[in-house]
Amino acid sequence: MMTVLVLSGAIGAGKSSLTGMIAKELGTKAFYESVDDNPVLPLFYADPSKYAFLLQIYFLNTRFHSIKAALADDNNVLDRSIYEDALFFQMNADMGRANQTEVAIYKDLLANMMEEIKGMPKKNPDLLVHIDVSYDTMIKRITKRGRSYEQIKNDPTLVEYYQNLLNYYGPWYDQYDYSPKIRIDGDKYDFVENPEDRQVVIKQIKDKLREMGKL
Ligand SMILES: Nc1ncnc2c1ncn2[C@@H]1O[C@H](COP(=O)(O)OP(=O)(O)OP(=O)(O)O)[C@@H](O)[C@H]1O
Ligand SMILES: Nc1nc(=O)c2ncn([C@H]3C[C@H](O)[C@@H](CO)O3)c2[nH]1
Repeated sequence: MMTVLVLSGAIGAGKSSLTGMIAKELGTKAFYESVDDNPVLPLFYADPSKYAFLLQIYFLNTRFHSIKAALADDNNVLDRSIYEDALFFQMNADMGRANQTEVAIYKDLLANMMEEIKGMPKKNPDLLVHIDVSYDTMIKRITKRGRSYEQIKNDPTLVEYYQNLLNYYGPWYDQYDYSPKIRIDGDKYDFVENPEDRQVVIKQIKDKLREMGKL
């Protein structure tokens, strides 16, 4: 049976890390968001108003490639959902980093792509695994990972950006209804450093899949 899992959560929540762990545990293939090879991301952090639209187009395009590739395999896990792309863009637009024409074009393109996805053999993931983190945890993880353009010590305006992002994620998760969903407490479980915590989190996900008849 083909099973598709999709991760969601704020920057540094631990999506990529947990994606790898789930893939290993379930013997599935992992698909990662383009970050270190993303030519627009550093430009965006340096000048958000200039690059918000281009970055969004870049992510949408790469996300679409991943979704198509993921569908060619039987079982897989993706480290971010396409449903979060609209969240990021809406927030940046609300912050004045995109003009009305850009907003309209982006929304139309996204809707067009969602139509394509609806026509695919598997139009929704089987399960959304959402990692919840507080602001403090988010900052700790961003600092630990150390991508220079994401550091608040280099750019204090990111404090507001990150707080804002968490404010958008709460209602986004509550309203998400494309598939069953499960919330992982990213503050409580140090699933990267602590093997016991990792087992607890993996068990939560497996129990959910079992309850759904997918395992
Ligand atoms: N639960 C955790 N406990 C301890 N460290 C963690 C945990 N989750 C993630 N980390 C660490 O935090 C950093 C960010 O994690 P990761 O890259 O998995 O986040 P992400 O959600 O994929 O981020 P992004 O959205 O920016 O791609 C990494 O250094 C990782 O090792
Ligand atoms: N503006 C914007 N829109 C997106 O759709 C989007 N998706 C991811 N990101 C940023 C967050 C991390 O820095 C980094 C890794 O997730 O990329 C985005 N930024």
